[in-house]
Amino acid sequence: MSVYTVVEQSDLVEFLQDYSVGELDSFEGISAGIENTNYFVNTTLNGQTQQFVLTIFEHHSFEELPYFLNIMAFMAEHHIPTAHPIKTLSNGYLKELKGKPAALVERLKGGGVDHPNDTQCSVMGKYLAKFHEAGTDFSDFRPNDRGLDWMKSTYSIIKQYLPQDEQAMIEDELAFQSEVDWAHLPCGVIHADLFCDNALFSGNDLSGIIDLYYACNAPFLYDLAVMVNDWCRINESGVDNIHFDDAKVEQMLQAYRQQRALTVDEEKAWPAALRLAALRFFLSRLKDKHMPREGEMTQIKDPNVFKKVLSIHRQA
Ligand SMILES: Nc1ncnc2c1ncn2[C@@H]1O[C@H](COP(=O)(O)OP(=O)(O)OP(=O)(O)O)[C@@H](O)[C@H]1O
Ligand SMILES: N[C@@H](CCO)C(=O)O
Repeated sequence: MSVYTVVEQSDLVEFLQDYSVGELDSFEGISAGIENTNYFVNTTLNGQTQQFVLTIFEHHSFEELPYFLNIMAFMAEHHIPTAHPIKTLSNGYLKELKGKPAALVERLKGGGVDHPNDTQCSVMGKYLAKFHEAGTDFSDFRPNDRGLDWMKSTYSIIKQYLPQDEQAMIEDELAFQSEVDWAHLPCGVIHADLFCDNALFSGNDLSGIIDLYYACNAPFLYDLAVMVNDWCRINESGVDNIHFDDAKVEQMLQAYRQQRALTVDEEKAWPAALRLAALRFFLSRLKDKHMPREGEMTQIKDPNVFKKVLSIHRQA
């Protein structure tokens, strides 16, 4: 259960006074997610039920959050399905709750997808390209704090916990990635964590992209690779049997290209992008496993999944 900060009814009633959302009806902790505390919040406004998600940010500072909340609002206003944050009556989208930054956002319909079908992969390809295109008009800039420098420093911290084969693979991959010229590829606002659990679907309709808290400026191609590595991966029969569903990869890439054509340089860099995206999540999962944050990380995600994904892409 990822409710790290417990909220009482009286806290919430006071918190909601700074919004035009009516009276609190009910609220309930959300068990999914590992980073933040999330609650479903229902209110009544003019006799109508209103549904929201309250997020209490467990790691981000007050200073860095406006960037993410502004992107969510910007994307929603540019017809990319995302949860629009709700404005406070006093100032912007951010507020303090229990001493931490907190935001109320629109509750989207639909649910997460555990096993995406080909059509859903295609829908995601199209909307990621739309997301990238829309972001070219977003003026704020945030560097990628999970880029190659972060990967190198994270590796140096966790190396002591890793078996020889993992050390050798990661060191070789870091050396390879250091030679790739990422800077010349088209860049802009990327989501950077668009896994299956960060999109909500009603059937084959995308109701929303959530969890934009790694969004940053980085190569578009890397974002597409992050998505392919999760949405098009088949791992029902255990880590050893992980493989990629070619039809899903094709659907996703084709839909992306139809909306935003890849440049010749991007096409060439695609195998390296798949490797970089696998390395990033291999390293973050290894760090969470070997150096868990105290009292947190109730659902450690398996690093071996991305060890396998990285080794598949390295052999390709
Ligand atoms: N705007 C929203 N509308 C509907 N449901 C939402 C919304 N935001 C979050 N949820 C629900 O809450 C769950 C947890 O949210 P989220 O994935 O953002 O968790 P987190 O802890 O903030 O991040 P992480 O995925 O990095 O662990 C989601 O799986 C989804 O079910
Ligand atoms: N999507 C990440 C966790 C949240 O950033 C993973 O599956 O490792």
